[in-house]
This record gives sequence, structure tokens and C-alpha cells, in this order.
Amino acid sequence: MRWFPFLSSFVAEWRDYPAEVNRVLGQRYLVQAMVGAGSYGLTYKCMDQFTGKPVAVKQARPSKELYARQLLAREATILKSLNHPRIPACIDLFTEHRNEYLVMSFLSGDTLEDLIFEKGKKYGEQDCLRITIQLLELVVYVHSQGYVHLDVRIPNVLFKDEQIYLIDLGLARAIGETPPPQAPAQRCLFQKHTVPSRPFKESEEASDLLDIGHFMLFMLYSAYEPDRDEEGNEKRSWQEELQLSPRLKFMIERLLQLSEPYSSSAEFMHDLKSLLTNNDYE
Ligand SMILES: Nc1ncnc2c1ncn2[C@@H]1O[C@H](COP(=O)(O)OP(=O)(O)OP(=O)(O)O)[C@@H](O)[C@H]1O
Repeated sequence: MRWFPFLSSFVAEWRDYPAEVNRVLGQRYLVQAMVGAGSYGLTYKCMDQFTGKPVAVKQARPSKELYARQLLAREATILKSLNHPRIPACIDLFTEHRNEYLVMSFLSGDTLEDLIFEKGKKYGEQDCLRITIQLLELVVYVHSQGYVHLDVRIPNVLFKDEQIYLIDLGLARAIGETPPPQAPAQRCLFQKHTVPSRPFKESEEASDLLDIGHFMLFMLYSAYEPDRDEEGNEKRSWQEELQLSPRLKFMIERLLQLSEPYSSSAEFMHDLKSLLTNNDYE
């Protein structure tokens, strides 16, 4: 057995041990449940004892040290400059016992990831278009404030009462901003080898549009049922597997930059709306 990796992951788990239910963070936020454990953060649903309202409190993962704290501080700065009812508002950023916490308004709802993979929800073309229009409105808002989200994925989109909410601006950047230095690479035994971290996306609107293309495919695949005679056959492309209308297929190809990319989010919004109002869906 290799002891160094084993010991370091043991130490990381011990350092990242989550706050227990009923603990009070920052002398104000009563932990009610842990709702997320990402690569750089641990997120809790808490009750703000001053206002009686629920809040989401994200803690920088202690084992990820300065890098996680910097990401959290960035997220706070960006959230403070946004003001949208379907994006969390930044309430507070504080340090306690050398741990950094970001407090945000709590947006209730299920993530699209949970709806698809845990609750078995299926989305057809029309649902996909409706949801994407709402999501795009939020992404366009973020762009209009000078930022790109850069992590538009199904676990970062909440859905409640037919409304879409966009969370996790931990990777967001100003449009045109040079990507930051890479996240520290994972060290292996005696530092002989390192595992490179993923390259950063460009800070441009097209990066979010590309993510929206993947987001739409996740939704559309939720309703995909392979034919019995297809099973075991060679892997087919999404264009072959999903029975999409030609216009939607072409739109997704443009988002994924397989055909001429969209010149702007506005052009994509125009296409989305005209496809949805098209009589094909009546
Ligand atoms: N403002 C919020 N309101 C309600 N729930 C939230 C909020 N922010 C985060 N969550 C919940 O916490 C989970 C993790 O949040 P988030 O994605 O921001 O953390 P993360 O550490 O950046 O995760 P990852 O590394 O997976 O991106 C979300 O999937 C969601 O369930």
C-alpha cells in the first residue's frame, strides 16, 4: 500500500469534516442540513437567527487552503455586484476559526441533476426550450453585468414552481479576464508526478453558450429510450440518437460550435423564442 496518498486523503477528510446540525456558525447561522459537498466548498442550509430566514452558507474546504478561500472571496465579490431574484444574493462573508464562510440567500428547489437522475424526470423538446429560455435570461443578465458564469451545468440550476434559478458563481470571471493561474495540481507520492488540473475556459460569452448546449443535451437525453435492436450496436452520435426537430438540432450544433457559432446570446435567444412559438409544438 502507498502510505503517502492514503494518509493525505485521510488528513483531508478529517480537515473537511462538515459542521454538525445545530452548530451555530458566525454566532448567527444555525446549521440545519448539509446540502452540498463540492471540490472546493461545503454548503449548508442554515437558519439566520437574526432574521429567522433560511440562508445557504458555503464554507471553503479547509484542505484546499488558500485556493478555496480565494475562490469563495471571488464568488462573494461577484454576487455582491449582481442583483437578480433568481440568483443568490450575497449576505455576508466571514472568517471563524480560520475557516471562511459565504452566506447567500437560500433558493429552494431541486437541481436539474437531481430531477433527472434521482427523480426520473423526463424533458421533451418543448420543456427543454422553455427551461433554456429562462436559463438564458439569467445568463444574459450575468453577461450584461460584465461577467461570464463558466459553470452552467445541471447541478448548478435549481427548478421550483416552473421557475429556474442559477447558483454557484465560484468559477465566474469578468468578460475578457485572463484565466487565473491553474489550481494547484494534485501531488502524488514524493512529488515525482503531478496530476494536471483541468484547463480553464476562456472568459467569453461563447463559453457559457457552449455549456448551455451541453445542458440542453442532458435534458433531452432524459427522455431518450434506446430501441431494443440498437442495444449493443456501435455508439451513435447524439444527432443520430435523439429524434430532434431539424431546427433544434442545428441550434445545438451551433452552441457546441460544430456549425457556425452564435455571434451573441441575443441571436440564440431569438432562435429559441421563434422555435418555441412555432406551431410545430401545438
Ligand atoms: N443559494 C443557494 N440556495 C440553495 N441551495 C444552494 C445554494 N447554493 C448552493 N446550494 C446547494 O448546495 C449545492 C452545492 O453548491 P455549489 O455548487 O455552489 O457548491 P460547490 O462547492 O461550488 O460545488 P461544485 O464543486 O460541485 O460546483 C448545490 O448543488 C445546491 O444544492
